[in-house]
Amino acid sequence: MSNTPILQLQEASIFQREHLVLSDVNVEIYHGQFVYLIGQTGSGKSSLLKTLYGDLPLKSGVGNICGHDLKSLKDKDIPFLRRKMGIVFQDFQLLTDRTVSDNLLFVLKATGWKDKKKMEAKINEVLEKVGMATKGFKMPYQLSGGEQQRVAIARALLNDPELILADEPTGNLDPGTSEEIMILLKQISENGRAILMATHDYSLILKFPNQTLKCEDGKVFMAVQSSL
Ligand SMILES: Nc1ncnc2c1ncn2[C@@H]1O[C@H](COP(=O)(O)OP(=O)(O)OP(=O)(O)O)[C@@H](O)[C@H]1O
Repeated sequence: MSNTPILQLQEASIFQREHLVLSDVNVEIYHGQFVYLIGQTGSGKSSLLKTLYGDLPLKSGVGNICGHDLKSLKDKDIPFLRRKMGIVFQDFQLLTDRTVSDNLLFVLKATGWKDKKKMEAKINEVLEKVGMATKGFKMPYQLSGGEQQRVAIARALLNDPELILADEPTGNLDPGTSEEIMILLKQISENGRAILMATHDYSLILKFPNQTLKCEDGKVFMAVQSSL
């Protein structure tokens, strides 16, 4: 594990417009670490993740992520920040009007890839990683929820991110499929990527124990497994 955190917040405040959601947030995540983010509905998990991917501004405190200073982040910097991280959502957010491969091609083109052969090779590589190598020709609606989430994870891997932010990635999946997705995410973190995953699913946390941050009463603290 490298000594420089891939994500660091110090005395950070998380706001939704004027509304203070979390204060005095201190978090460090290093390469290859898998960390859960838990807390009740409305406790601030999504707001924290949104601040980390530049969807909400960091108004006070210190924030560094994937080599970017969140405090001085400008709109024009956001695409560059997002290229260094993968983001996975509960509802997959695939483009419904094109195939799996074309979903991935769209992201590669949007992030500056030009060489057709390299793009094809990259698409095959990420689909292989998530066990979807034979399904590139399918439309999203022809896939199960678990398969759609695998494609969304493949999409998150396209630019070899050092960090993956996942906002309830198993929220729409049945328990068996959720476990399959967890095994996939675990493999990805074992290959050196850091993962911060918001979840409500305590059974997954018990089955796949990792460091856990909890949002509660406007603060974020390290939770002890036995107290979850
Ligand atoms: N777009 C918004 N504008 C203003 N306030 C918001 C907005 N989105 C969320 N909030 C408020 O911010 C607080 C934190 O919400 P957030 O969505 O971060 O919680 P969460 O822990 O992710 O909840 P859930 O588990 O339901 O997704 C809540 O009080 C919520 O009402």
